[in-house]
Amino acid sequence: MPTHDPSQEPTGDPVFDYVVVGGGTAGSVIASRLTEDPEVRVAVIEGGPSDIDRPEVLTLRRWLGLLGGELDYDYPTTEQPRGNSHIRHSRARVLGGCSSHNTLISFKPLPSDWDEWERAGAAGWNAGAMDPYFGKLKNNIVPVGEEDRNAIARDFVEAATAALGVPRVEGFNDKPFHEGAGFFDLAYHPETNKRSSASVAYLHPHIEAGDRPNLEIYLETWAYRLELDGDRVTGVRVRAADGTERLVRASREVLVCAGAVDTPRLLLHSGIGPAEDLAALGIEVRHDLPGVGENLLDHPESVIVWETDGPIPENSAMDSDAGLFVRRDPASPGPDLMFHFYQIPFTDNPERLGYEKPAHGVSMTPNIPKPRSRGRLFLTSADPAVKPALDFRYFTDEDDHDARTLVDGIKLAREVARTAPLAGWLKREVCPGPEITSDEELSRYARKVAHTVYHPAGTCRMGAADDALAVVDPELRVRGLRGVRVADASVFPTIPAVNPMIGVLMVGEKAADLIRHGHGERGGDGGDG
Ligand SMILES: Cc1cc2nc3c(=O)[nH]c(=O)nc-3n(C[C@H](O)[C@H](O)[C@H](O)COP(=O)(O)OP(=O)(O)OC[C@H]3O[C@@H](n4cnc5c(N)ncnc54)[C@H](O)[C@@H]3O)c2cc1C
Repeated sequence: MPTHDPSQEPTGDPVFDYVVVGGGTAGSVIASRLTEDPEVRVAVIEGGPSDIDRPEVLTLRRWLGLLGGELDYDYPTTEQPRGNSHIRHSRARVLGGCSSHNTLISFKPLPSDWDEWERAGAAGWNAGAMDPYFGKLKNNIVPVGEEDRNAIARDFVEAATAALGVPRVEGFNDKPFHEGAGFFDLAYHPETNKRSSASVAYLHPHIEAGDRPNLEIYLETWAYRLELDGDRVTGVRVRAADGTERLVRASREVLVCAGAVDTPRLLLHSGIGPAEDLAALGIEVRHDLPGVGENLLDHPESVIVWETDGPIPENSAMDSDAGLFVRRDPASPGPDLMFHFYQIPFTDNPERLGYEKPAHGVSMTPNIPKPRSRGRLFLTSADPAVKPALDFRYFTDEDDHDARTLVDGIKLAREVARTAPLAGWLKREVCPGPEITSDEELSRYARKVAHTVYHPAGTCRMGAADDALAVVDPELRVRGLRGVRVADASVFPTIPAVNPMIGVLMVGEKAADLIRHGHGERGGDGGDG
């Protein structure tokens, strides 16, 4: 990739057609697609380093070792009176974003998930319109390899189908499903356990071949403010690792892809957000947009852990290779309870309540596919270096749907554990422990040890013109401004019932289409509106 020559510009500021903020999951897709046209020049501003030649990043099974480390922005949550106040939200600081440190479980969102978006005001994002984008993805999405299929995970799948009467699923993406147990599809290369992250699939081939002279990636560079000229975003103020500051200009559009935490954070620090909140912090209000930071969504889950009768085999793709979906309510358009099966004892949170970690063990994690609690992200300081506050308001939904889902989950997990062939492996239930049986006790335990599977979304949600809290329109343009779109997990109006990464990649693919069409139709200004 070339080094741009700033001297070409009268101001000395580098100028590109598009500036992408965040070389993460969606940002990698967009940068790669836009630079397919050699005439289009794109800059990517990425806060982290490259993932190339970093085995600790590129080896999928080492994912857990990255959390909380130097490549993690590591966001705390505010106090959660009904949940676990100790949850930390990992967000990757490296090329490829969270697809470079996540578990790469790959679910095409269900048709009901996309159709829900359309009903929420995201015109053009229904299942029929979105389906082709799955076929465009460049990631190597494959079932967990045979060699990686651990004997205890196979027995979990068999026990789950026998205990709960759900089908065994081989290929969750082959057709829409309501329930089932099976091994996941993952975005990885089974023969080497190498990630097929957004950066590996979309950027590395071009970085290695040197065939995209029109793409420049600024690494270890932090975007701290969008540059506005009236109602038009004209560039991004950035700071390099050595402290040097500069303005990177966009002649067409700035595409904000910093993720569900850092995208609203950047907008708010740029004066784009709820006017009263910004003014109270002393941030100059450039554009009153009340929805920025609202609608904070996540997939919380709880955990039930068993000690096994001795060690279990070592082989695995990433230690959570299989799962289970259940539909308790037949009227639900999709699954309403999900479980990851971990072939490790996942006791980080229970240990805080005094539970011990067994030397050998497994975990089932009941997860809420469609949580009803809604949270909020907000700033507590005008200083861009101060992390934003994340108040997920876990388990605060009025009808207690979210907590009840976890209670049902623990009960169903126990049924699976009692069933052969899984039962033959298990010595005892470690937590919550067989003495915890009433709904009240189970709910309290489940909420206090709840963790996140790191799916924050929705904080700049897409919506219709009459939706006062929509931040972007269905073409992903920030409402009321020109020259700026958002494309990442923050635009999700609602959270898919399944793990969201494939949905984010598909947002990236569709965004690239919208940007290209917008540019063609508007003669060089795709950001109007
Ligand atoms: C530990 C973990 C496990 C997960 N497991 C799965 C899974 O198995 N399956 C699944 O479907 N989903 C999973 N997820 C969720 C999924 O990875 C995310 O939803 C998705 O990757 C988010 O993509 P994004 O483009 O919105 O943001 P990101 O991928 O986070 O990209 C944002 C990028 O912007 C950069 N950035 C942020 N702010 C700035 C700034 N101001 N200036 C410059 N750069 C900036 C960041 O460094 C990052 O590279 C997991 C997430 C985590 C953290």
